[in-house]
Amino acid sequence: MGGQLQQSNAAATALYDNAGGGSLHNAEPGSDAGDAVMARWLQSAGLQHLASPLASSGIDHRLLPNLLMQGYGSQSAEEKQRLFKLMRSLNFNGESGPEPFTPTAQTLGGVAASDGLYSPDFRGDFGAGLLDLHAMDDTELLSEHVISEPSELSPFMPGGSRVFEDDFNPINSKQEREADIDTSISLPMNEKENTTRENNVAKIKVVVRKRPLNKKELAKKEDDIVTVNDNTYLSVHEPKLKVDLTAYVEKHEFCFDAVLDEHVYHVTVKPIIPTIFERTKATCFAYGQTGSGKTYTMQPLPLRAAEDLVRQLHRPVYQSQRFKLWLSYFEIYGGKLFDLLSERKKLCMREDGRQQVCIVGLKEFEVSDVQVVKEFIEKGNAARSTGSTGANEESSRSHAILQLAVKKHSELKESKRNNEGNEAKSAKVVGKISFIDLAGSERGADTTDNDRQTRIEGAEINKSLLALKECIRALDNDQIHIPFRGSKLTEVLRDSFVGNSKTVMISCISPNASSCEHTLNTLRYADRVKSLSKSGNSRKDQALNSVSQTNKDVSSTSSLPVSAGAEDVNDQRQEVKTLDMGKRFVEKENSLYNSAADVNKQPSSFSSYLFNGREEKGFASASMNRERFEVKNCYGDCASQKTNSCSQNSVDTEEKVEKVSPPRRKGSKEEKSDRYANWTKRGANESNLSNTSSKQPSTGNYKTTTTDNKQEAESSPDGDINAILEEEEALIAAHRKEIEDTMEIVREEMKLLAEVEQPGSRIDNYVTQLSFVLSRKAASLVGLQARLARFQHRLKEQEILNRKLVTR
Ligand SMILES: Nc1ncnc2c1ncn2[C@@H]1O[C@H](COP(=O)(O)OP(=O)(O)OP(=O)(O)O)[C@@H](O)[C@H]1O
Repeated sequence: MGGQLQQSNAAATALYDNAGGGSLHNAEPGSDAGDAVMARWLQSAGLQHLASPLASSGIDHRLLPNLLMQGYGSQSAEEKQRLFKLMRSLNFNGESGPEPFTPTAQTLGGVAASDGLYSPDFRGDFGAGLLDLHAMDDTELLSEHVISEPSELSPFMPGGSRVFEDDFNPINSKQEREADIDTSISLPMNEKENTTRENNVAKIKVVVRKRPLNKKELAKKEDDIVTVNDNTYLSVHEPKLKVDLTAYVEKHEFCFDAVLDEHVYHVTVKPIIPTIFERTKATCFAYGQTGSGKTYTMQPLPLRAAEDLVRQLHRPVYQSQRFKLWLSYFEIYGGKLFDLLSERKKLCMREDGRQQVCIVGLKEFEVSDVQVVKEFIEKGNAARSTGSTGANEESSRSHAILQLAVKKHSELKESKRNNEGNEAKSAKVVGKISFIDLAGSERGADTTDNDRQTRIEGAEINKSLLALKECIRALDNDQIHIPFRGSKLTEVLRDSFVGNSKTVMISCISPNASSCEHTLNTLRYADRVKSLSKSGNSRKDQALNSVSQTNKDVSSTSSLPVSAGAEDVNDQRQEVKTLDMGKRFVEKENSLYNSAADVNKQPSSFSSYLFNGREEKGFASASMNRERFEVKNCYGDCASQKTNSCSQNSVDTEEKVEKVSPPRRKGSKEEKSDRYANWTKRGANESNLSNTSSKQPSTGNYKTTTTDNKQEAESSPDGDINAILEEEEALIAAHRKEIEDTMEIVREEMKLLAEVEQPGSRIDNYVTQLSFVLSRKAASLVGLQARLARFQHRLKEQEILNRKLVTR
């Protein structure tokens, strides 16, 4: 079909160039020639009356899509449908299969059918005016309700019309692509450049790789329906049938960070390597249907990365710090973990007290030689769960995760070198990169004709892919609840998604016509991830950069890129930022509430609560102050770097508070202060006590972990009132946030309902997504309730305190 498409394109271009004796090509926008052709098109669709709005407004045919918009042009559903069809046929007619669709012979005559057909601007506008890719959502991943659309060019895609100029000029595009890629290859890896690169490496990068037609597909004379337009754009030409069985081709266009053929490593992973030494936890995963080339694409990457990492490790600056490279390789199969380098030993996943995921029993190997890395990878690959599918004889049935971690070893631990496992555990992780070869994305959808085992695999794969997207979405939205627990895969990847993280998604696609639906699903999933990555990252990156800048400043005093305790620093920030409000959050909140009255006796529960970073955004700055204080207390004996980093964490969180809680009206604090003062007085009066001016320290002060000064501040009524005021603000901010979250959740629920009511929708997708949505809803509510209860308790406590004060 590629050749056929090119031919028809050339023919159409010729027609376009010569059409109408002067043609649209030469006609000025809005010229008589253009209007006449436009009118003929509209007439052909029985929409001649719509020609006048265009003509009278003096706009040209390129604004045809505007007729579809509400309140302008076509009004009835039938008219809209006709207009839509007309646009579609104009847009794709020249690319149709054996029986090109001709709108209506009676009116178009011999020439009009192709008039302006390939005007770059014209087609670009069609795409841009009609679709919002951001409206697409989770269900597209596995089951798609194909809606006839003229184009999927994102309205946010820059220079959409440019695509068509190179569209069928693969040689030029290819040369351009090679040139682009070569530039990146030649970049040297020196220190200065590393820093620049680190700043330039996007937090989420989405690239596509199209594999060539394979022997089977060539033997079946399958068409290659995917054209790569330059190194970022690609088009999928979907063969379709109209209801009257006329064949036509629908063209879908996408734009990604890169569309690759070769040089995958140089574009995706290589730029991340220097950042691994700067505390980055990176994830690179391949996504796509079975047989689309995920394993083929992923397999060389770890080895190349290891090569570069080992090279870096030989640099004196890292050698002097005893940095070493460690490798592990495991798979997730049917929701269970297996060590691929240890006779497929079953592994357990546990979370430690700081919500760090540990894979108990996973073997890690120190590697300093690339040849050894190669052997480990081969050994692991041989142990993977594979099976045969229609599309791939050696199909991966599991998610395989290969991790390369750079760790810093302390000299003290040298004595334990003989014990491999201990050494790996005792060393601090500086940064790591995880390579994930995901199981085929469509397996979950093909449940009907598979056996029970394959169906179970499919359900698990589905769950993990949805969970993966949910996590990316939640992270991107700065959501309080990141649903890491949605699947084993996301649980395992938890630390790769928080803090200084980088994610590369390689979407692998098959080029053959019979894979079209899966290819579109893959590209839509990728597009969704890409669009997610655009919204909030610059903001978050700024925050992260400021933290990393602080860390850099501190570490620069010792002139080392990463100083001892890098992991700790990272972890602390992660914990403040990772705000999982799942089951244990509720438990913790409840236990906090239950024990709040007795915190004198259990100061640690409060401080660990604060330190664990379980607080959501919106927590009062009073709490922040306490948090900062507690953090400093906990790490009172830490190096100054740690303390600095800790306070930076608090600043980080504080910024978030301001974001969810808009600035309060000036003076409101004073007003409220009066309110509370009155309220405490009233409390005192109610107890029939006259002396309300006493400011003696209270014995009932609940903060025993604080300093004397703080105790004084907290125990004085003014200090208490200020603290309560701040908590009140935080409560209101949290309430506001909860409403925002609920609104977003309700929107998602409505969308889910609309989707499940479509004919042919997949109930299993609906169930999985609804379950996610409901747990988010519940977590959000419970969080607010706990905060409210805490605040009520605080008020009560304050009242008692004041009564005690006045009795003295
Ligand atoms: N870019 C490519 N160039 C040449 N051959 C390729 C390319 N990509 C994949 N192949 C070939 O296609 C076949 C399927 O590839 P691969 O096993 O990587 O698919 P997969 O997506 O991992 O499938 P599954 O999900 O079933 O494991 C293999 O024989 C592989 O060699």
